[in-house]
Amino acid sequence: MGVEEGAKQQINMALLPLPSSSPLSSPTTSHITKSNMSLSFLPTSLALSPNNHLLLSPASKTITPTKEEVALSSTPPPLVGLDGGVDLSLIDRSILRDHKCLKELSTWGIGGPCKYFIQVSRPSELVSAIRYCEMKRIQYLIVGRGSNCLFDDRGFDGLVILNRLDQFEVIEPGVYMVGSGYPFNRLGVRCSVEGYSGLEFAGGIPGTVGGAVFMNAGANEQDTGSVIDEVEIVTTEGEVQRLRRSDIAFGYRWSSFQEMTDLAAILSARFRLTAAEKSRERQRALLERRRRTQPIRERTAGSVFRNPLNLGISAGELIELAGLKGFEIGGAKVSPLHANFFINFNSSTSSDMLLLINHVKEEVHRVFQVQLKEEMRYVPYRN
Ligand SMILES: NC(=O)C1=CN([C@@H]2O[C@H](COP(=O)(O)OP(=O)(O)OC[C@H]3O[C@@H](n4cnc5c(N)ncnc54)[C@H](OP(=O)(O)O)[C@@H]3O)[C@@H](O)[C@H]2O)C=CC1
Ligand SMILES: C=C(O[C@H]1[C@H](O)[C@@H](CO)O[C@H](OP(=O)(O)OP(=O)(O)OC[C@H]2O[C@@H](n3ccc(=O)[nH]c3=O)[C@H](O)[C@@H]2O)[C@@H]1NC(C)=O)C(=O)O
Repeated sequence: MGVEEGAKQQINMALLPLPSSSPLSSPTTSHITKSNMSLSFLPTSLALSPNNHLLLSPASKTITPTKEEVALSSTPPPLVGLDGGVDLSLIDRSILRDHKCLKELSTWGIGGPCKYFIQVSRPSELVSAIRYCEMKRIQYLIVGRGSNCLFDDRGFDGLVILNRLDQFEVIEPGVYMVGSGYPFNRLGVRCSVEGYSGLEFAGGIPGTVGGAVFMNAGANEQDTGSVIDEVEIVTTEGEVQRLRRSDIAFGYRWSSFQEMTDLAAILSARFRLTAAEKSRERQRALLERRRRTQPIRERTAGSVFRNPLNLGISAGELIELAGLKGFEIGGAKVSPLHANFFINFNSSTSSDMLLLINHVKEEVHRVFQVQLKEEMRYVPYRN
C-alpha cells in the first residue's frame, strides 16, 4: 500500500483492568502528544505507559446481556466509563441482537437483519468494538451512511458497527480535523461557506468522511485524496496509527486503504484546503447540476459502476446507449434520468439489484465489449 515503515506512526494498545462497574458519563476530549503526534478526540484519561504504549481498553469477562440490557435508545449514550476508558463489558451490553435491519442503514433501503449491532460515537468506542470482535472472533462491518453498499437480504452474520464519530475541529484556517462518521456533505458545505476550496464536490454526497476517504470519493475534477493531510486508523490488532499523506496512495475511486489487510477502520482525517473567495458559489452550481442530472430523491447508491478508464465515455452513457435506461428487474430499475444510478423503486431485494447489475454488465459487454466494474460494494451475509 505504499506505506513506508519509517514514516508510519504507531501506538500499541495495551489492556488495563478497570473497575468492574463503569457508570456511563459524558466523555471529554484532549490531545495526547507523543513525539510530533497529537491524538485529538481520544478521552482524557488515556495515558501513555512507561514504554510509550497507549493504555486504553480494559480486559473484561464476557457477559451475555439480557433483552433489557441490550435495549438501546435511538440516541445511545456514550459508552465511555467515568475514567474515560471503554469497558468491553459496556460494549457487550450495548450490542443489539437480531433487532436492527440493514435496510434502515442503507440509502438503497435494502438489507436484512444485523445479527449484532452497535452505534459508536467516539474513537475509543470504535476501537473497543473492534477489539471485542477480534477477541470473540466475530466478523464485523463498519457502516457510514450506507450510501455505497448493497447489503444482502439475509442481513449480516456478525456485528454491524454504525460509525457516528462526528468530531469536528478547526486546527488552523483551512485545516480541519474531522471524525470519520462526520457527514461528508456537511463537511463540504461548511468548508465552502468558510471560503476554502477543495471539497466543493462533497456538497450533496450522502456518505461519511470515512467512506469518502476509503473510496476516494470525487466528482467534478476534485477528489478526497487531493486534500488529505493525515489519516488516523485503527488496525485489526487494535493499534491506532497516524498515516501522513505521503504514506497513502489515492487513485480513481481507489485508496491504498482498500488494500490494507490489517485495516479495521478509518477514525479521522485531517484536510488541508486553500482559500478561495468563490468556493460556495462554485458549490452551488455543482449542486444545481447534480439536482438536474441525478435522481437525488430516489433510493439509490450513487454511481453503480466506475467510469471506464481512458475510453472517453462514461458508464452512464454506455448503459444508455445499450438501451437500458428504465430497464427493470423485480423492484430494481435503471434510472431513466442517469443510467449509472439504479433505483429501488418497489421493495427491491438484494437479488433483484444484483441481477440488474449483472444484466447491465453483460449487455454493455455484448454491445460494446467493455467490461464495467462496480463502484458500489456488495456486502454478503457471511464473508
Ligand atoms: N459522488 C456521489 O455523488 C456519491 C458518492 N458516494 C461516495 O460513496 C462512499 C460511501 O460513503 P458511506 O456511505 O459513508 O460509506 P458506506 O457506509 O456505504 O460504506 C462503503 C464502504 O466504505 C468502507 N468504509 C466506510 N466507512 C469506513 C471507515 N470509517 N473506515 C474504513 N472503511 C470505511 C467500508 O468498506 P468495507 O466494506 O471494506 O469495510 C464500506 O463497505 C463515499 O465515498 C461517498 O462519498 C456515495 C454516493 C454518491
Ligand atoms: C454519483 C457519483 O459520482 C459521480 C459524480 O457525481 C458526477 C459529477 O461529477 O461525475 C461522475 O458521474 P458521471 O461520470 O456519470 O458524470 P455525468 O456528468 O453525470 O455524466 C458524464 C457524461 O455521461 C453522459 N450521460 C450520463 C448519464 C446518462 O444516463 N447518459 C449520458 O449520456 C452525460 O451527459 C455526460 O456527458 C461520478 N461518477 C463516477 C462513477 O465517477 C458517485 O460516485 O456515486
